[in-house]
Amino acid sequence: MDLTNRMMEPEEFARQRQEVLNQWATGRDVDFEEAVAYHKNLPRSKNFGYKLAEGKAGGITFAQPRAGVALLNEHLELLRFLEEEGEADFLPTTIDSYTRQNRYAEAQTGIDESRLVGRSMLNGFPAVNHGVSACRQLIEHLKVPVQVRHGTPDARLLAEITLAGGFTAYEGGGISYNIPYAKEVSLEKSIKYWQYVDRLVGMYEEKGVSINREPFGPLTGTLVPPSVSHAVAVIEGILAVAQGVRSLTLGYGQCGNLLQDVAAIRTLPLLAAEYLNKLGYTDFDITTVFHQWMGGFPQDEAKAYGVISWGAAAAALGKATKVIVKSPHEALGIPTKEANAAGIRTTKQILNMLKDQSLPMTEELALEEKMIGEETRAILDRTLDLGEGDMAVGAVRAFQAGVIDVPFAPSRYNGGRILPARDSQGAVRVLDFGNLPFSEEIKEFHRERIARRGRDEGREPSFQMVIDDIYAIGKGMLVGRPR
Ligand SMILES: CCC[C@H]1O[C@@H](n2cnc3c(N)ncnc32)[C@H](O)[C@@H]1O
Repeated sequence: MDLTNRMMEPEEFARQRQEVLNQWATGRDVDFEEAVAYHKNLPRSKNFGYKLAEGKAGGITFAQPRAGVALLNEHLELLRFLEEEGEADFLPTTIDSYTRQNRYAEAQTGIDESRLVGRSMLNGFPAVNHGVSACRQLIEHLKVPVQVRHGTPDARLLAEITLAGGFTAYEGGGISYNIPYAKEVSLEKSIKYWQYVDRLVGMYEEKGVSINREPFGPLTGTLVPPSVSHAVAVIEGILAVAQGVRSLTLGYGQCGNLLQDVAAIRTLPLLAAEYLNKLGYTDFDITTVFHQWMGGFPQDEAKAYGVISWGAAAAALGKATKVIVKSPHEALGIPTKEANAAGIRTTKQILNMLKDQSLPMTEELALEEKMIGEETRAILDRTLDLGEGDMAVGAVRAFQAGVIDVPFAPSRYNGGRILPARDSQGAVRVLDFGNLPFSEEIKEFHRERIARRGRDEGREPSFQMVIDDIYAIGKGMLVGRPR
C-alpha cells in the first residue's frame, strides 16, 4: 500500500491535476491563480470559515439547510428563497447523484430533460456540467456563504470547479463519502482522492484563501455509536490538516438522547485537537456541526416538526457551531422550497430561545462524556498502532480489522459486524461489538444498559430491538418498544 499521510508532493498533485481537469469539458475553465484572485475579491461576509469562526467566538449556533436542483436559475431562486424566507445563516448546494458518481454525461441528460419538462429531473445541482462561471453567478447573487454538499468518493473535479467558482466550503472525506455511499470503492483509493481535494484546499490556504472543510459526520445516520462517528471525524480531520487544511468543521449526527448528544458534540472538538496536537499539527481552527436526525422521519408534518425541534434543541444545548436542518417533507423526499424554509425557521426559533441557556454538568452528562472519550481514544490509538503512526494507513487497516466498523454501511470495505441498540433512555449503545477494541469495562457499560432495557420490556436483548429502534422515530417514538 503506497498510501501515506504525508503532504502530497507538488509533482504528484500536478500529474493528477492534468488527468482530473480533462475528465469533463468544463475542467478547462479552471485557472488556479485566476481563481485565487477571484476569491480575494469576494467580500469577507461571503467566506464560510470566517463566519463560522465569528459564530464560535460568539457562542452562536447557525442554521444551514440542504438544497439543490438541476438548473442554474431555479437553483439560485431556491437558495435566495431559503436565504430570505428561510433566514438561513449558511446555504448549501447539494450535488446530484450522477455527479457524485462522476457520471457527467447522465447529469447532462438530466439538465436537458429538466429544461424540456420545466422541473428538476435531478436530485441536486450538477455543478461540474454547469461549470465555473455558473457557480460564480450563484455566489455573486447570494448574501451568505455557500457550501458544496454531496457524497462523492472521487470528488476531485467537483472540488476544482466549485472552489474556482467561489464556493468557500466543501463537505466530505475519503472515509465518510465512501463507506456510507459506495459499495465497491476501495478505501485506499477514496482516501487518496480526498488527499488531492485537501491538498487543493491547502494550496488555496497557502495563497491566503480560506476554504472550510467538513467531513461528513453522520455516516449511515442509523444508530451510529458516537465513538465510531467521532473516530472517523477525527481521522478525516487529521488527513485534511496533513494536506494543509486549516478551517475544519467536525460533525455528528443526532442520536436522540439529549445527554448523549450534548456529550458527543462537546467531546468531538476536544478529541480532535488532542490527536492533531499529538501528531504535531497546530495550525487549524475547529468548529462543530450537529445534524438533525438522519434516520427515518414521521410522515405527519406536525410530528416531523417535533423531530426537527428536538434536533435544534440538542444542537443549541450542545453549543454546536452549526446545525444541519431537516424539513417536514423528510419522509416524502426532496422538500419544496416552502417546506425547506419552514424547517429552518422552526430551527431558528428554538436556537434563539435556547441561546442563553445551557445544560448543567451532571454526573450522567459527565459519564457520557467519559465513555465517549474512552471509546474514541481506544479506536484511534489502535488505528494509529495498525498504521505504525500513519493515520491514513491506519484507517485502511482499521476497517480491514473491524477496529472501525460503521453499522448498516453498504461498502464491502466495512466489516458490518457491530450492532447498535438503544437503552431505555434512548441512548445508542452497542449490542454486538464485532472487533471494536473496547475494554471489558466499556463493554459491560453497554451490556448492562441494554440488559436493563430488556428487563423493562420483558424481552431478551436481540436484533429485534435494533429493528424496532430503526423504525421508532418514524412511528412517533424514540425507543423501539415492543408493541
Ligand atoms: C446525507 C443527506 C441526506 C439528507 O439530504 C437531503 N437532501 C438530499 N438531496 C436534497 C436536495 N436536493 N434538496 C434538499 N434536501 C436534500 C435528504 O432529504 C436527507 O435529509
